[in-house]
Amino acid sequence: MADVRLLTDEPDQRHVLRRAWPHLREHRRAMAGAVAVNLLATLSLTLVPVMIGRAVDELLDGDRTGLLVSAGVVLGLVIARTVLLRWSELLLTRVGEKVVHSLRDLVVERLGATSLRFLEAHRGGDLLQRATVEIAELAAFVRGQLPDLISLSGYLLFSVIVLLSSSWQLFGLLVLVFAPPMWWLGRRFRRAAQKAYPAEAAAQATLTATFAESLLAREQLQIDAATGTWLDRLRGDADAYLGRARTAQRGANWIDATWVVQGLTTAALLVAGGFLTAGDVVTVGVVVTFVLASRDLFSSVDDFTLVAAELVESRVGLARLLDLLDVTRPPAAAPVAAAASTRGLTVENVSYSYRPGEPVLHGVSLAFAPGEHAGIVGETGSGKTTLAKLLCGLYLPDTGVVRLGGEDLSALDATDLRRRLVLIPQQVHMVAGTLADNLALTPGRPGRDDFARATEALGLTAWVEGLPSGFDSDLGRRGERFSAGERQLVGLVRAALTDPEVLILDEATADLDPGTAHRLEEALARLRAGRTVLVIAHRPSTIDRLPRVVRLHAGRLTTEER
Ligand SMILES: Nc1ncnc2c1ncn2[C@@H]1O[C@H](COP(=O)(O)OP(=O)(O)OP(=O)(O)O)[C@@H](O)[C@H]1O
Repeated sequence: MADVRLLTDEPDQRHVLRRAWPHLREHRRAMAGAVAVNLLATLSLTLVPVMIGRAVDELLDGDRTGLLVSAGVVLGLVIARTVLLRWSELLLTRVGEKVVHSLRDLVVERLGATSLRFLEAHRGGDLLQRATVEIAELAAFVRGQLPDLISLSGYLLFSVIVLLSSSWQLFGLLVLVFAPPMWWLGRRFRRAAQKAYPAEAAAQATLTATFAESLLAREQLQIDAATGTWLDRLRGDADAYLGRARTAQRGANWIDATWVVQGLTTAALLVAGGFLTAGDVVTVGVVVTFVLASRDLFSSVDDFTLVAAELVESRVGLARLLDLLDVTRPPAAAPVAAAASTRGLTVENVSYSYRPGEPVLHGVSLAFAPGEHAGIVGETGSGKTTLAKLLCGLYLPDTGVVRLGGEDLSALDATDLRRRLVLIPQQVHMVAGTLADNLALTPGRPGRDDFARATEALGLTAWVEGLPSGFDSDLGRRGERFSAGERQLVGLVRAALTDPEVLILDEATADLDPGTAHRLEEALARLRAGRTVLVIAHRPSTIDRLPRVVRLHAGRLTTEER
Protein backbone atom coordinates (compact mmCIF):
# COMPACT_ATOMS: atom_id res chain seq x y z
CA MET A 1 0.00 0.00 0.00
CA ALA A 2 1.47 3.36 -1.05
CA ASP A 3 2.37 5.53 1.90
CA VAL A 4 -0.19 8.01 3.10
CA ARG A 5 0.61 10.08 6.15
CA LEU A 6 -2.28 10.09 8.59
CA LEU A 7 -3.54 12.77 10.93
CA THR A 8 -3.12 12.24 14.67
CA ASP A 9 -6.13 12.65 16.95
CA GLU A 10 -4.05 14.19 19.71
CA PRO A 11 -0.96 15.59 17.99
CA ASP A 12 2.22 16.66 19.75
CA GLN A 13 1.67 19.87 21.72
CA ARG A 14 5.34 20.69 22.12
CA HIS A 15 6.90 23.72 20.42
CA VAL A 16 3.68 24.65 18.65
CA LEU A 17 4.72 28.28 18.40
CA ARG A 18 8.09 27.36 16.95
CA ARG A 19 6.36 25.07 14.47
CA ALA A 20 3.85 27.80 13.62
CA TRP A 21 6.63 30.38 13.14
CA PRO A 22 7.06 29.80 9.37
CA HIS A 23 3.40 30.83 9.00
CA LEU A 24 3.90 33.90 11.21
CA ARG A 25 7.22 35.11 9.83
CA GLU A 26 5.82 37.45 7.21
CA HIS A 27 3.77 39.24 9.91
CA ARG A 28 6.64 39.67 12.38
CA ARG A 29 6.98 43.46 12.00
CA ALA A 30 3.28 44.10 12.54
CA MET A 31 3.32 41.71 15.52
CA ALA A 32 6.35 43.42 17.09
CA GLY A 33 4.67 46.87 16.71
CA ALA A 34 1.44 45.65 18.31
CA VAL A 35 3.29 44.00 21.22
CA ALA A 36 5.38 47.16 21.81
CA VAL A 37 2.27 49.36 22.07
CA ASN A 38 0.69 46.80 24.38
CA LEU A 39 3.74 46.79 26.65
CA LEU A 40 3.68 50.62 26.85
CA ALA A 41 0.03 50.42 27.97
CA THR A 42 0.99 47.85 30.60
CA LEU A 43 3.89 49.97 31.84
CA SER A 44 1.50 52.89 32.37
CA LEU A 45 -0.75 50.64 34.46
CA THR A 46 2.17 49.35 36.54
CA LEU A 47 3.25 52.89 37.45
CA VAL A 48 -0.18 53.90 38.83
CA PRO A 49 0.20 52.23 42.29
CA VAL A 50 3.69 53.70 42.60
CA MET A 51 2.35 57.22 42.01
CA ILE A 52 -0.55 56.62 44.42
CA GLY A 53 1.93 55.46 47.09
CA ARG A 54 4.00 58.58 46.48
CA ALA A 55 0.84 60.75 46.74
CA VAL A 56 0.00 59.11 50.10
CA ASP A 57 3.48 60.00 51.44
CA GLU A 58 3.13 63.57 50.12
CA LEU A 59 -0.26 63.82 51.80
CA LEU A 60 1.18 62.63 55.12
CA ASP A 61 4.10 65.11 54.73
CA GLY A 62 1.70 67.99 53.89
CA ASP A 63 3.38 68.52 50.48
CA ARG A 64 0.39 69.90 48.52
CA THR A 65 2.25 70.74 45.30
CA GLY A 66 3.83 67.30 45.18
CA LEU A 67 0.40 65.77 45.87
CA LEU A 68 -1.17 67.69 42.96
CA VAL A 69 1.66 66.70 40.60
CA SER A 70 1.37 63.04 41.62
CA ALA A 71 -2.43 63.11 41.18
CA GLY A 72 -1.94 64.68 37.71
CA VAL A 73 0.58 61.98 36.77
CA VAL A 74 -1.86 59.25 37.92
CA LEU A 75 -4.57 60.77 35.72
CA GLY A 76 -2.17 61.03 32.76
CA LEU A 77 -1.06 57.39 33.22
CA VAL A 78 -4.64 56.13 33.34
CA ILE A 79 -5.59 58.04 30.17
CA ALA A 80 -2.40 56.92 28.38
CA ARG A 81 -3.04 53.34 29.40
CA THR A 82 -6.63 53.39 28.10
CA VAL A 83 -5.66 54.88 24.73
CA LEU A 84 -2.59 52.65 24.27
CA LEU A 85 -4.50 49.52 25.29
CA ARG A 86 -7.27 50.14 22.74
CA TRP A 87 -4.70 50.86 20.07
CA SER A 88 -2.71 47.72 20.82
CA GLU A 89 -5.89 45.60 20.83
CA LEU A 90 -6.74 46.98 17.43
CA LEU A 91 -3.26 46.23 16.08
CA LEU A 92 -3.10 42.76 17.62
CA THR A 93 -6.55 41.85 16.34
CA ARG A 94 -5.66 43.05 12.86
CA VAL A 95 -2.40 41.11 12.64
CA GLY A 96 -3.96 38.05 14.32
CA GLU A 97 -6.82 38.02 11.83
CA LYS A 98 -4.31 38.21 8.97
CA VAL A 99 -2.41 35.21 10.36
CA VAL A 100 -5.62 33.20 10.81
CA HIS A 101 -6.75 34.19 7.32
CA SER A 102 -3.54 33.01 5.70
CA LEU A 103 -3.68 29.75 7.72
CA ARG A 104 -7.25 29.17 6.53
CA ASP A 105 -6.26 29.82 2.90
CA LEU A 106 -3.34 27.43 3.26
CA VAL A 107 -5.53 24.69 4.75
CA VAL A 108 -8.05 25.03 1.91
CA GLU A 109 -5.23 25.03 -0.67
CA ARG A 110 -3.58 21.94 0.87
CA LEU A 111 -6.85 20.03 1.19
CA GLY A 112 -7.67 20.92 -2.42
CA ALA A 113 -4.34 19.57 -3.64
CA THR A 114 -3.90 16.60 -1.34
CA SER A 115 -4.21 13.04 -2.62
CA LEU A 116 -7.52 11.28 -2.90
CA ARG A 117 -6.01 8.51 -0.78
CA PHE A 118 -5.41 10.96 2.10
CA LEU A 119 -9.00 12.24 1.90
CA GLU A 120 -10.40 8.70 1.82
CA ALA A 121 -8.30 7.70 4.82
CA HIS A 122 -9.93 10.36 7.06
CA ARG A 123 -13.41 11.05 8.26
CA GLY A 124 -14.84 14.12 6.53
CA GLY A 125 -16.03 15.52 9.87
CA ASP A 126 -12.51 15.47 11.31
CA LEU A 127 -11.17 17.46 8.37
CA LEU A 128 -14.16 19.81 8.63
CA GLN A 129 -13.49 20.34 12.34
CA ARG A 130 -9.83 21.21 11.74
CA ALA A 131 -10.47 23.40 8.72
CA THR A 132 -13.37 25.38 10.21
CA VAL A 133 -14.10 25.02 13.94
CA GLU A 134 -10.49 24.98 15.10
CA ILE A 135 -9.52 27.92 12.90
CA ALA A 136 -12.59 29.85 14.15
CA GLU A 137 -11.55 29.14 17.77
CA LEU A 138 -8.06 30.34 17.01
CA ALA A 139 -9.48 33.54 15.50
CA ALA A 140 -11.66 34.04 18.62
CA PHE A 141 -8.60 33.57 20.85
CA VAL A 142 -6.62 36.08 18.84
CA ARG A 143 -9.44 38.64 19.10
CA GLY A 144 -10.36 37.97 22.71
CA GLN A 145 -7.49 36.64 24.80
CA LEU A 146 -4.22 37.29 23.01
CA PRO A 147 -4.09 41.02 23.96
CA ASP A 148 -4.82 40.05 27.61
CA LEU A 149 -2.11 37.42 27.54
CA ILE A 150 0.54 39.84 26.33
CA SER A 151 -0.60 42.52 28.85
CA LEU A 152 -0.39 39.99 31.66
CA SER A 153 3.10 38.86 30.78
CA GLY A 154 4.25 42.48 30.54
CA TYR A 155 2.51 43.34 33.77
CA LEU A 156 4.27 40.59 35.67
CA LEU A 157 7.63 41.73 34.37
CA PHE A 158 7.13 45.43 35.13
CA SER A 159 5.63 44.74 38.57
CA VAL A 160 8.67 42.77 39.60
CA ILE A 161 10.98 45.65 38.61
CA VAL A 162 8.87 48.37 40.25
CA LEU A 163 8.16 46.49 43.50
CA LEU A 164 11.71 45.24 43.91
CA SER A 165 13.02 48.78 43.61
CA SER A 166 10.44 50.02 46.19
CA SER A 167 11.16 47.53 49.00
CA TRP A 168 13.10 44.30 48.76
CA GLN A 169 11.74 43.15 52.13
CA LEU A 170 8.07 43.40 51.10
CA PHE A 171 8.91 42.03 47.67
CA GLY A 172 10.62 39.03 49.28
CA LEU A 173 7.52 38.42 51.41
CA LEU A 174 5.25 38.72 48.40
CA VAL A 175 7.34 36.20 46.47
CA LEU A 176 7.50 33.78 49.42
CA VAL A 177 3.80 33.77 50.27
CA PHE A 178 2.38 34.11 46.78
CA ALA A 179 4.69 32.40 44.30
CA PRO A 180 5.13 28.80 45.64
CA PRO A 181 1.43 27.94 46.03
CA MET A 182 0.59 29.65 42.74
CA TRP A 183 3.37 27.70 40.99
CA TRP A 184 2.08 24.45 42.49
CA LEU A 185 -1.54 25.18 41.52
CA GLY A 186 -0.45 26.18 38.01
CA ARG A 187 1.43 22.92 37.64
CA ARG A 188 -1.57 20.89 38.76
CA PHE A 189 -3.74 22.74 36.25
CA ARG A 190 -1.24 22.31 33.43
CA ARG A 191 -0.89 18.60 34.09
CA ALA A 192 -4.65 18.09 34.14
CA ALA A 193 -5.17 20.29 31.08
CA GLN A 194 -2.42 18.75 28.98
CA LYS A 195 -4.26 15.46 28.92
CA ALA A 196 -7.83 16.69 29.13
CA TYR A 197 -7.98 19.33 26.39
CA PRO A 198 -6.51 17.31 23.50
CA ALA A 199 -8.81 14.42 24.48
CA GLU A 200 -11.77 16.82 24.51
CA ALA A 201 -10.86 18.20 21.05
CA ALA A 202 -10.48 14.68 19.62
CA ALA A 203 -13.84 13.61 21.06
CA GLN A 204 -15.46 16.71 19.59
CA ALA A 205 -14.00 15.92 16.15
CA THR A 206 -15.36 12.35 16.37
CA LEU A 207 -18.81 13.68 17.25
CA THR A 208 -18.69 16.14 14.32
CA ALA A 209 -17.58 13.35 11.98
CA THR A 210 -20.37 11.01 13.06
CA PHE A 211 -22.93 13.78 12.72
CA ALA A 212 -21.65 14.83 9.26
CA GLU A 213 -21.78 11.21 8.08
CA SER A 214 -25.34 10.78 9.37
CA LEU A 215 -26.40 13.84 7.37
CA LEU A 216 -24.86 12.46 4.20
CA ALA A 217 -26.39 9.03 4.73
CA ARG A 218 -29.77 10.29 5.99
CA GLU A 219 -31.74 8.83 3.07
CA GLN A 220 -30.17 5.38 3.39
CA LEU A 221 -30.59 5.41 7.18
CA GLN A 222 -34.30 6.09 6.78
CA ILE A 223 -34.71 3.43 4.10
CA ASP A 224 -32.99 0.87 6.32
CA ALA A 225 -34.86 2.09 9.44
CA ALA A 226 -31.39 2.38 10.95
CA THR A 227 -31.80 5.90 12.33
CA GLY A 228 -32.21 4.53 15.87
CA THR A 229 -28.98 2.54 15.73
CA TRP A 230 -27.17 5.51 14.30
CA LEU A 231 -28.60 7.76 17.01
CA ASP A 232 -27.20 5.33 19.60
CA ARG A 233 -23.80 5.74 18.02
CA LEU A 234 -24.17 9.53 17.99
CA ARG A 235 -25.26 9.43 21.63
CA GLY A 236 -22.23 7.29 22.48
CA ASP A 237 -19.93 9.85 20.83
CA ALA A 238 -21.77 12.71 22.57
CA ASP A 239 -21.42 10.96 25.96
CA ALA A 240 -17.71 10.42 25.36
CA TYR A 241 -17.34 14.10 24.48
CA LEU A 242 -19.24 15.21 27.59
CA GLY A 243 -17.12 12.93 29.78
CA ARG A 244 -13.92 14.45 28.42
CA ALA A 245 -15.31 17.98 28.66
CA ARG A 246 -16.12 17.30 32.33
CA THR A 247 -12.58 16.08 32.96
CA ALA A 248 -11.25 19.28 31.37
CA GLN A 249 -13.60 21.31 33.58
CA ARG A 250 -12.40 19.49 36.71
CA GLY A 251 -8.84 20.40 35.76
CA ALA A 252 -9.87 24.05 35.59
CA ASN A 253 -11.15 23.85 39.21
CA TRP A 254 -7.56 24.00 40.45
CA ILE A 255 -7.64 27.60 39.40
CA ASP A 256 -10.29 28.52 42.03
CA ALA A 257 -7.88 27.72 44.85
CA THR A 258 -5.86 30.80 43.86
CA TRP A 259 -8.39 33.00 45.71
CA VAL A 260 -7.23 31.65 49.07
CA VAL A 261 -3.60 32.35 48.20
CA GLN A 262 -4.50 35.93 47.27
CA GLY A 263 -6.23 36.58 50.61
CA LEU A 264 -3.29 35.19 52.53
CA THR A 265 -0.81 37.37 50.64
CA THR A 266 -2.72 40.63 51.29
CA ALA A 267 -2.95 39.82 55.01
CA ALA A 268 0.78 39.04 55.16
CA LEU A 269 1.66 42.31 53.35
CA LEU A 270 -0.47 44.41 55.73
CA VAL A 271 0.98 42.83 58.85
CA ALA A 272 4.60 43.00 57.64
CA GLY A 273 4.02 46.54 56.26
CA GLY A 274 2.78 47.61 59.73
CA PHE A 275 5.99 46.32 61.36
CA LEU A 276 8.26 47.84 58.71
CA THR A 277 6.65 51.32 58.87
CA ALA A 278 6.83 51.24 62.68
CA GLY A 279 10.57 50.56 62.38
CA ASP A 280 10.91 53.32 59.69
CA VAL A 281 12.18 50.75 57.19
CA VAL A 282 9.56 51.74 54.60
CA THR A 283 7.03 54.56 54.30
CA VAL A 284 3.26 54.13 54.46
CA GLY A 285 3.21 55.05 50.74
CA VAL A 286 5.38 52.03 49.90
CA VAL A 287 3.02 49.72 51.82
CA VAL A 288 0.08 51.28 49.95
CA THR A 289 1.97 50.75 46.66
CA PHE A 290 2.50 47.06 47.54
CA VAL A 291 -1.09 46.43 48.58
CA LEU A 292 -2.46 48.14 45.45
CA ALA A 293 0.07 46.52 43.14
CA SER A 294 -0.54 43.10 44.65
CA ARG A 295 -4.31 43.56 44.12
CA ASP A 296 -3.62 44.37 40.46
CA LEU A 297 -1.31 41.38 40.33
CA PHE A 298 -4.02 39.11 41.74
CA SER A 299 -6.60 40.34 39.30
CA SER A 300 -4.03 39.78 36.53
CA VAL A 301 -3.49 36.25 37.80
CA ASP A 302 -7.27 35.75 37.83
CA ASP A 303 -7.46 36.97 34.26
CA PHE A 304 -4.53 34.77 33.44
CA THR A 305 -6.27 31.71 34.83
CA LEU A 306 -9.22 32.45 32.57
CA VAL A 307 -6.91 32.98 29.62
CA ALA A 308 -4.85 29.90 30.55
CA ALA A 309 -7.75 27.53 29.84
CA GLU A 310 -8.38 29.25 26.51
CA LEU A 311 -4.66 29.21 25.81
CA VAL A 312 -4.40 25.45 26.29
CA GLU A 313 -7.47 24.90 24.08
CA SER A 314 -6.08 27.17 21.38
CA ARG A 315 -2.73 25.40 21.59
CA VAL A 316 -4.48 22.09 21.02
CA GLY A 317 -6.39 23.56 18.07
CA LEU A 318 -3.20 25.03 16.64
CA ALA A 319 -1.38 21.70 17.06
CA ARG A 320 -4.19 19.88 15.22
CA LEU A 321 -4.09 22.48 12.46
CA LEU A 322 -0.31 22.24 12.14
CA ASP A 323 -0.67 18.45 12.00
CA LEU A 324 -3.05 18.88 9.05
CA LEU A 325 -0.68 21.32 7.31
CA ASP A 326 2.23 19.03 8.00
CA VAL A 327 0.77 15.83 6.60
CA THR A 328 -0.72 17.57 3.55
CA ARG A 329 2.53 19.37 2.69
CA PRO A 330 3.26 18.63 -0.96
CA PRO A 331 6.20 16.22 -1.30
CA ALA A 332 9.47 17.63 -2.53
CA ALA A 333 9.63 17.34 -6.31
CA ALA A 334 10.96 13.89 -7.15
CA PRO A 335 13.83 13.76 -9.61
CA VAL A 336 12.23 13.43 -13.00
CA ALA A 337 13.21 10.15 -14.57
CA ALA A 338 14.14 10.21 -18.21
CA ALA A 339 10.97 9.81 -20.23
CA ALA A 340 10.49 6.32 -21.56
CA SER A 341 10.08 6.12 -25.27
CA THR A 342 6.45 5.02 -25.03
CA ARG A 343 3.65 7.12 -26.45
CA GLY A 344 0.03 7.30 -25.32
CA LEU A 345 -1.11 6.07 -21.91
CA THR A 346 0.59 3.02 -20.44
CA VAL A 347 0.12 0.98 -17.29
CA GLU A 348 3.15 -1.08 -16.37
CA ASN A 349 2.79 -3.88 -13.84
CA VAL A 350 0.53 -1.82 -11.56
CA SER A 351 -0.76 -3.10 -8.21
CA TYR A 352 -2.92 -1.22 -5.73
CA SER A 353 -4.51 -1.89 -2.35
CA TYR A 354 -6.81 0.18 -0.18
CA ARG A 355 -5.90 -1.86 2.89
CA PRO A 356 -2.47 -3.32 3.58
CA GLY A 357 -2.17 -6.86 2.29
CA GLU A 358 -5.46 -6.79 0.33
CA PRO A 359 -4.59 -5.75 -3.23
CA VAL A 360 -7.53 -4.98 -5.49
CA LEU A 361 -5.32 -4.75 -8.61
CA HIS A 362 -2.53 -7.25 -9.27
CA GLY A 363 0.28 -6.44 -11.73
CA VAL A 364 -1.90 -4.93 -14.45
CA SER A 365 -0.14 -3.94 -17.70
CA LEU A 366 -1.89 -2.13 -20.54
CA ALA A 367 -1.14 0.36 -23.30
CA PHE A 368 -3.49 2.78 -25.04
CA ALA A 369 -2.22 4.52 -28.15
CA PRO A 370 -2.83 8.25 -28.69
CA GLY A 371 -6.32 8.75 -30.09
CA GLU A 372 -7.37 5.19 -29.22
CA HIS A 373 -10.94 4.48 -28.13
CA ALA A 374 -11.28 1.51 -25.77
CA GLY A 375 -13.46 0.06 -23.07
CA ILE A 376 -12.69 -1.52 -19.70
CA VAL A 377 -15.24 -4.07 -18.53
CA GLY A 378 -15.57 -6.54 -15.67
CA GLU A 379 -17.95 -7.62 -12.94
CA THR A 380 -18.76 -5.41 -9.96
CA GLY A 381 -15.77 -4.99 -7.66
CA SER A 382 -13.26 -6.23 -10.25
CA GLY A 383 -11.27 -2.98 -9.93
CA LYS A 384 -12.40 -0.93 -12.95
CA THR A 385 -12.96 2.32 -11.05
CA THR A 386 -9.72 1.87 -9.14
CA LEU A 387 -7.87 1.37 -12.43
CA ALA A 388 -9.55 4.51 -13.84
CA LYS A 389 -8.36 6.55 -10.83
CA LEU A 390 -4.84 5.20 -11.27
CA LEU A 391 -4.96 5.96 -14.99
CA CYS A 392 -5.65 9.61 -14.33
CA GLY A 393 -3.23 9.94 -11.41
CA LEU A 394 -5.81 10.34 -8.61
CA TYR A 395 -4.15 7.35 -6.90
CA LEU A 396 -0.47 6.48 -7.10
CA PRO A 397 0.25 2.78 -7.65
CA ASP A 398 1.80 0.72 -4.85
CA THR A 399 4.04 -0.94 -7.42
CA GLY A 400 4.50 -0.29 -11.12
CA VAL A 401 4.04 2.94 -13.01
CA VAL A 402 1.46 4.77 -15.12
CA ARG A 403 2.90 6.93 -17.92
CA LEU A 404 1.46 9.53 -20.24
CA GLY A 405 3.57 10.21 -23.31
CA GLY A 406 6.38 8.30 -21.59
CA GLU A 407 6.35 10.40 -18.41
CA ASP A 408 5.49 8.98 -14.98
CA LEU A 409 2.22 10.62 -13.86
CA SER A 410 3.61 11.11 -10.34
CA ALA A 411 6.36 13.33 -11.77
CA LEU A 412 3.97 15.58 -13.71
CA ASP A 413 2.92 18.97 -12.40
CA ALA A 414 -0.52 18.56 -10.72
CA THR A 415 -2.20 21.36 -12.72
CA ASP A 416 -0.72 20.10 -15.96
CA LEU A 417 -1.89 16.57 -15.13
CA ARG A 418 -5.45 17.71 -14.48
CA ARG A 419 -5.51 19.47 -17.86
CA ARG A 420 -4.15 16.50 -19.77
CA LEU A 421 -6.23 13.74 -18.15
CA VAL A 422 -9.89 14.07 -17.25
CA LEU A 423 -12.00 11.49 -15.43
CA ILE A 424 -15.78 11.68 -15.47
CA PRO A 425 -16.87 9.50 -12.54
CA GLN A 426 -20.06 7.47 -12.27
CA GLN A 427 -21.44 10.02 -9.86
CA VAL A 428 -20.45 13.46 -11.09
CA HIS A 429 -20.30 15.70 -8.05
CA MET A 430 -22.01 19.04 -8.25
CA VAL A 431 -21.90 22.11 -6.02
CA ALA A 432 -24.90 24.16 -4.91
CA GLY A 433 -25.85 26.68 -7.58
CA THR A 434 -26.60 26.92 -11.26
CA LEU A 435 -25.39 24.96 -14.27
CA ALA A 436 -23.02 27.87 -15.01
CA ASP A 437 -21.59 27.68 -11.46
CA ASN A 438 -20.87 24.00 -11.99
CA LEU A 439 -19.36 24.44 -15.44
CA ALA A 440 -17.08 27.12 -14.02
CA LEU A 441 -15.34 24.43 -11.90
CA THR A 442 -12.93 23.80 -14.74
CA PRO A 443 -9.28 24.81 -15.14
CA GLY A 444 -8.74 28.16 -16.85
CA ARG A 445 -11.84 29.88 -15.40
CA PRO A 446 -14.00 29.63 -18.53
CA GLY A 447 -16.86 32.10 -19.09
CA ARG A 448 -20.31 32.13 -20.74
CA ASP A 449 -19.01 32.20 -24.29
CA ASP A 450 -16.82 29.16 -23.59
CA PHE A 451 -19.81 27.29 -22.09
CA ALA A 452 -21.88 28.08 -25.17
CA ARG A 453 -19.08 27.00 -27.54
CA ALA A 454 -18.48 23.73 -25.64
CA THR A 455 -22.17 22.75 -25.52
CA GLU A 456 -22.52 23.62 -29.21
CA ALA A 457 -19.51 21.44 -30.06
CA LEU A 458 -21.07 18.51 -28.17
CA GLY A 459 -24.50 18.98 -29.75
CA LEU A 460 -26.01 19.90 -26.39
CA THR A 461 -27.28 23.43 -27.14
CA ALA A 462 -30.90 22.30 -27.46
CA TRP A 463 -30.61 20.40 -24.18
CA VAL A 464 -29.34 23.50 -22.32
CA GLU A 465 -31.99 25.70 -23.94
CA GLY A 466 -34.63 23.21 -22.80
CA LEU A 467 -33.66 23.72 -19.15
CA PRO A 468 -35.86 26.17 -17.16
CA SER A 469 -33.25 28.99 -17.23
CA GLY A 470 -30.56 27.64 -19.56
CA PHE A 471 -27.11 28.02 -17.99
CA ASP A 472 -28.74 29.84 -15.05
CA SER A 473 -30.92 26.86 -14.09
CA ASP A 474 -30.64 26.12 -10.41
CA LEU A 475 -29.51 22.51 -9.91
CA GLY A 476 -30.22 22.30 -6.16
CA ARG A 477 -27.84 21.91 -3.23
CA ARG A 478 -25.86 19.02 -4.69
CA GLY A 479 -27.18 19.02 -8.22
CA GLU A 480 -30.03 16.69 -7.21
CA ARG A 481 -32.31 18.20 -9.89
CA PHE A 482 -30.19 16.39 -12.50
CA SER A 483 -30.23 12.63 -13.08
CA ALA A 484 -26.96 10.63 -13.00
CA GLY A 485 -26.90 10.74 -16.83
CA GLU A 486 -27.49 14.50 -16.97
CA ARG A 487 -24.67 15.00 -14.48
CA GLN A 488 -22.42 13.05 -16.80
CA LEU A 489 -23.46 15.43 -19.59
CA VAL A 490 -22.23 18.26 -17.34
CA GLY A 491 -19.01 16.25 -16.88
CA LEU A 492 -18.62 15.97 -20.65
CA VAL A 493 -19.10 19.74 -21.12
CA ARG A 494 -16.46 20.34 -18.43
CA ALA A 495 -14.17 17.91 -20.24
CA ALA A 496 -14.75 19.76 -23.53
CA LEU A 497 -13.80 23.01 -21.76
CA THR A 498 -10.60 21.40 -20.40
CA ASP A 499 -9.75 19.80 -23.76
CA PRO A 500 -7.59 16.94 -22.35
CA GLU A 501 -5.41 14.46 -24.22
CA VAL A 502 -7.11 11.58 -22.40
CA LEU A 503 -10.72 11.31 -21.34
CA ILE A 504 -11.87 8.50 -19.04
CA LEU A 505 -15.59 8.03 -18.59
CA ASP A 506 -16.82 5.76 -15.80
CA GLU A 507 -20.24 5.12 -17.25
CA ALA A 508 -23.21 5.74 -14.92
CA THR A 509 -24.70 2.44 -13.77
CA ALA A 510 -28.12 3.98 -13.14
CA ASP A 511 -30.77 3.40 -15.80
CA LEU A 512 -30.66 6.27 -18.24
CA ASP A 513 -33.71 7.53 -20.10
CA PRO A 514 -33.33 7.00 -23.86
CA GLY A 515 -33.01 10.77 -24.53
CA THR A 516 -30.12 11.22 -22.06
CA ALA A 517 -28.42 7.99 -23.20
CA HIS A 518 -28.55 9.24 -26.81
CA ARG A 519 -27.18 12.69 -25.85
CA LEU A 520 -24.33 11.06 -23.92
CA GLU A 521 -23.40 8.81 -26.85
CA GLU A 522 -23.57 11.71 -29.30
CA ALA A 523 -21.55 14.06 -27.09
CA LEU A 524 -18.89 11.40 -26.42
CA ALA A 525 -18.61 10.62 -30.13
CA ARG A 526 -17.97 14.32 -30.84
CA LEU A 527 -15.49 14.67 -27.99
CA ARG A 528 -13.52 11.64 -29.15
CA ALA A 529 -11.80 13.22 -32.10
CA GLY A 530 -8.06 13.62 -31.57
CA ARG A 531 -7.88 12.21 -28.02
CA THR A 532 -7.65 8.91 -26.19
CA VAL A 533 -11.04 7.94 -24.78
CA LEU A 534 -11.44 5.10 -22.30
CA VAL A 535 -14.89 4.04 -21.13
CA ILE A 536 -15.53 1.93 -18.05
CA ALA A 537 -18.47 0.36 -19.76
CA HIS A 538 -21.52 -1.11 -18.04
CA ARG A 539 -24.23 -0.88 -20.72
CA PRO A 540 -24.21 -3.66 -23.39
CA SER A 541 -24.98 -1.05 -26.07
CA THR A 542 -21.79 0.85 -25.16
CA ILE A 543 -19.67 -2.32 -25.05
CA ASP A 544 -20.96 -3.35 -28.50
CA ARG A 545 -19.81 -0.07 -30.03
CA LEU A 546 -16.28 -0.10 -28.58
CA PRO A 547 -13.49 -1.02 -31.03
CA ARG A 548 -11.34 -2.52 -28.24
CA VAL A 549 -12.40 -4.00 -24.90
CA VAL A 550 -10.19 -5.16 -22.01
CA ARG A 551 -11.64 -7.23 -19.21
CA LEU A 552 -10.75 -7.28 -15.53
CA HIS A 553 -11.54 -10.14 -13.21
CA ALA A 554 -10.81 -9.86 -9.47
CA GLY A 555 -8.17 -7.19 -10.10
CA ARG A 556 -6.39 -9.07 -12.93
CA LEU A 557 -6.46 -8.47 -16.61
CA THR A 558 -8.05 -11.53 -18.19
CA THR A 559 -8.82 -11.19 -21.83
CA GLU A 560 -8.61 -8.65 -24.59
CA GLU A 561 -12.01 -9.16 -26.15
CA ARG A 562 -11.26 -7.30 -29.37
N1 LIG B 1 -12.20 3.85 -1.17
C1 LIG B 1 -12.14 2.53 -0.98
N2 LIG B 1 -11.71 2.03 0.19
C2 LIG B 1 -11.63 0.70 0.38
N3 LIG B 1 -11.96 -0.22 -0.54
C3 LIG B 1 -12.40 0.21 -1.75
C4 LIG B 1 -12.51 1.61 -2.02
N4 LIG B 1 -12.97 1.74 -3.28
C5 LIG B 1 -13.14 0.50 -3.77
N5 LIG B 1 -12.79 -0.40 -2.85
C6 LIG B 1 -12.80 -1.86 -3.02
O1 LIG B 1 -11.93 -2.18 -4.11
C7 LIG B 1 -12.48 -3.21 -4.92
C8 LIG B 1 -12.57 -2.71 -6.37
O2 LIG B 1 -13.50 -1.64 -6.39
P1 LIG B 1 -13.81 -0.82 -7.71
O3 LIG B 1 -14.78 0.25 -7.37
O4 LIG B 1 -12.54 -0.42 -8.34
O5 LIG B 1 -14.52 -1.91 -8.60
P2 LIG B 1 -15.41 -1.72 -9.90
O6 LIG B 1 -15.04 -2.82 -10.81
O7 LIG B 1 -15.28 -0.35 -10.42
O8 LIG B 1 -16.86 -1.94 -9.32
P3 LIG B 1 -18.23 -1.30 -9.86
O9 LIG B 1 -18.48 -1.91 -11.20
O10 LIG B 1 -19.22 -1.77 -8.85
O11 LIG B 1 -18.07 0.18 -9.87
C9 LIG B 1 -13.82 -3.56 -4.33
O12 LIG B 1 -13.66 -4.70 -3.53
C10 LIG B 1 -14.17 -2.36 -3.46
O13 LIG B 1 -14.93 -2.75 -2.36
